[in-house]
Amino acid sequence: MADSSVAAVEGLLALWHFYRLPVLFGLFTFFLSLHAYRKLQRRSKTAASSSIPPSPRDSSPEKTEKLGASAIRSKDSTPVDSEKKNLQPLDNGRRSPKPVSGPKRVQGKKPLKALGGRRGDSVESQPLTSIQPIVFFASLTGTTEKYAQVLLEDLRSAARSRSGTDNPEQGLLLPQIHDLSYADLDDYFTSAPKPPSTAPGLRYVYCLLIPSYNIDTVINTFLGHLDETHHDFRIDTSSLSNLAGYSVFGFGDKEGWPSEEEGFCSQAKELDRWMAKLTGKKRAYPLGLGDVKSDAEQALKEWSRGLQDILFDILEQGGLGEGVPGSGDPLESDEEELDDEDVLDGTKSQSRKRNKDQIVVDLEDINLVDGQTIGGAPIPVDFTTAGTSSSRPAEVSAKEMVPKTSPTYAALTKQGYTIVGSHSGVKICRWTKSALRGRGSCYKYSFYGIRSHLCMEATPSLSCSNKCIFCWRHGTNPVGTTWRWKVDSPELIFQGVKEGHYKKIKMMRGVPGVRAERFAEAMRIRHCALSLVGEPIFYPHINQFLDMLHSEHISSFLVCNAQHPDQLASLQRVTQLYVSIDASNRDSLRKIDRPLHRDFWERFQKCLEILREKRHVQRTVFRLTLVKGFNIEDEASGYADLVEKALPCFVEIKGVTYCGTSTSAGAGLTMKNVPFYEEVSQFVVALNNELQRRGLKYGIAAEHAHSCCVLLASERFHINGKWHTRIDYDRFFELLEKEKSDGTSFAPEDYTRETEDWALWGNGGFDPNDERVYNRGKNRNRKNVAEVAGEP
Ligand SMILES: Cc1cc2nc3c(=O)[nH]c(=O)nc-3n(C[C@H](O)[C@H](O)[C@H](O)COP(=O)(O)O)c2cc1C
Ligand code: SF4
Repeated sequence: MADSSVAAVEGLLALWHFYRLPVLFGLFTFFLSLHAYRKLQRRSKTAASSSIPPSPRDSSPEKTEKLGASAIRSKDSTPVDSEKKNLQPLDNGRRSPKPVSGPKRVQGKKPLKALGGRRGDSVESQPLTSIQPIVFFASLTGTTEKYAQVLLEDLRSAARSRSGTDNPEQGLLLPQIHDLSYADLDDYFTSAPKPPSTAPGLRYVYCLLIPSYNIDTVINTFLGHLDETHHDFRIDTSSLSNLAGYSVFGFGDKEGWPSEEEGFCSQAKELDRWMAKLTGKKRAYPLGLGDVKSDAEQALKEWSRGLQDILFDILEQGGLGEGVPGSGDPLESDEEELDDEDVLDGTKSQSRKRNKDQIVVDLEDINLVDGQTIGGAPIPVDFTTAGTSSSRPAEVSAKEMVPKTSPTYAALTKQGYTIVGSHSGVKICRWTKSALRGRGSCYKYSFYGIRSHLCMEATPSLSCSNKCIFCWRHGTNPVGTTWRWKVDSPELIFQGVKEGHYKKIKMMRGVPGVRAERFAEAMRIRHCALSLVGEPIFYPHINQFLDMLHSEHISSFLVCNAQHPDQLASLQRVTQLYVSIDASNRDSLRKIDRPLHRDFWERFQKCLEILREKRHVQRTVFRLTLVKGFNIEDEASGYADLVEKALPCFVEIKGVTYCGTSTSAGAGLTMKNVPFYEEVSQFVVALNNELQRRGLKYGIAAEHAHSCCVLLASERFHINGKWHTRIDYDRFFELLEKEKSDGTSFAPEDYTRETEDWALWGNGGFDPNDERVYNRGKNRNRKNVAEVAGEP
């Protein structure tokens, strides 16, 4: 037993001696690898958990080198000395966020996801107290650089003159400037610079000026960097969202690149899109474009002025404030469709759902909903009764027509209306948005020269005495035959609608495709369409309200429903006076308009007589809305009777707009009732033939196929063999002022202008200077649906 144990031990020893070297070597290698692995793990953990951003202040110079071999100029060739070093002294003693010693190269290193541009970062949680504009430019032959200096000067004077504060930590700070050929893109365009700890409320606004080149330049490197940053999975897709905002201005040459489709300012457009994505939709001011051979200086000046206003708005509101969705997401494209609800009220799905839920709310119902009995209300005053003083309702202390707590208020505001006072409203129309984006105005531009981005759509009375089946206001407006509500002063309404309109225009500034020059123009209202919802002449002080519009040279288009003859008779001069003609006979009118007045047909007839009397003083218009199955078939002759009776200056014929509300559905209206443009055209030809057969001097003057609308005009406006359906607005105000001062009356023929060729019947009516966008395959043989039409 003892011998066998000894033998076993000896055997083991022999084995050890034989294998010890490989075993020891194996163990040594294993522990060495384990040690190395642990060390590596510790290092990577430290890097991943770091919350220190690539602060421009901390960046070490060795991190960067010269910006690519493609950088066009050497550092020394830039005339902006301080920018060569990227070191910009500020008057308030602060320095540029990034002191670097020389040109840099973007090395492709990216901070880890945790490092840059997180939303909800502490930067955003600090209230904004000051704005630091940073002008970035790229320039190969010096033009853009020259303009960048002009902008810098502009911003400097704005900071000095308008900031209104002695505190260097508050207000608009003096701008910095950086040449993109030398700036460290990682510091400014991978994540946004963080404010210094001494001024946590400071935010940066990037003002980017670039030319466009269809050859490979430093601009491609820059755009490539933005592309990479956006697509780098380690970096937040909106890594520049800590900026207070950005705006881009592009320089190009229209001689070589005449249109945007042919590449005019193409790189500025691309930059604008990348910045929208990287900042999370913080376009502070629309993209501006300038042609270096013509309007660059003027366009930049206007853009700079608009941008400065927005900078002060941001300071006042502590941020960009109410803006609109529409930029930044991958769906963004110049082709996208943004309708009213999408842009101004929230998401499409919400608006779709709302449409389904619309209900008719009568004023009577509202009183009950509010728990107030009608019996307690003041005695209703029927101001439509002949001889009623317009001031009477104001003397009665009455309820509000649309109280803030009412369901009507909620429904209308949800649909995008701004309610002014207690009975007026304003809403930005679909065409205004389209025109802001250079995509064409409504038919009133083709027929009468109204550019939609200069037009305000408003009403001083949300209440109406009809419940038309096609009313695309979703049936939420109040109805009533009498005015029995509190009356707001015209001053209050005028100020309120203007403010509401401008506020909504401002909300459009971040929408992709909005043109800076059109945006600037839109901040001065030139036209008012009193046709939004309700009945404008229901408002007892309509004449004073019109005076206010005209005193500011805002033209007035007023649409009434032919139910208030006394008010129509006492209505003073408007630029163009409409009467809605929704049917040619009593029966159809009852079915379509569903009037509340029992004597609706008599009222209607009386209004036609009044219109006839006014036709040599005012531009009078019949507006026909065609509804298949209701008021087209065999009615041409009936409409001819009405034209013969009132002899309006113009007859506008339009296919009904389908809006799919419960109001219209309840009345049996479906898409089948919406006529095709061809059907509208056939009807117009039939009506025109009937008028000619009767010897009435009318002709088909113009069309706007895009909104299924055709214009018949009296031959009074066929001058020297040419149609003159447009309006000379300046002349109108001249004549109006003369009439006011010395009583000289004037006629509609005195303020006409020739119709543009492209608007004439047979030419389609689309301004060739605008960009035509077809929606979802719709073409000339189109129908009107609310999404693509939208004009009142
Ligand atoms: C080679 C070359 C290509 C150009 N390509 C475009 C272009 O695609 N689109 C455009 O609008 N302008 C184009 N331009 C015009 C320039 O954008 C314009 O001259 C601009 O003012 C140059 O600005 P800069 O002097 O700051 O470099 C081009 C000019 C050159 C010389
Ligand atoms: S649709 Fe009406 S409100 Fe809109 S721009 Fe045209 S005229 Fe003005």
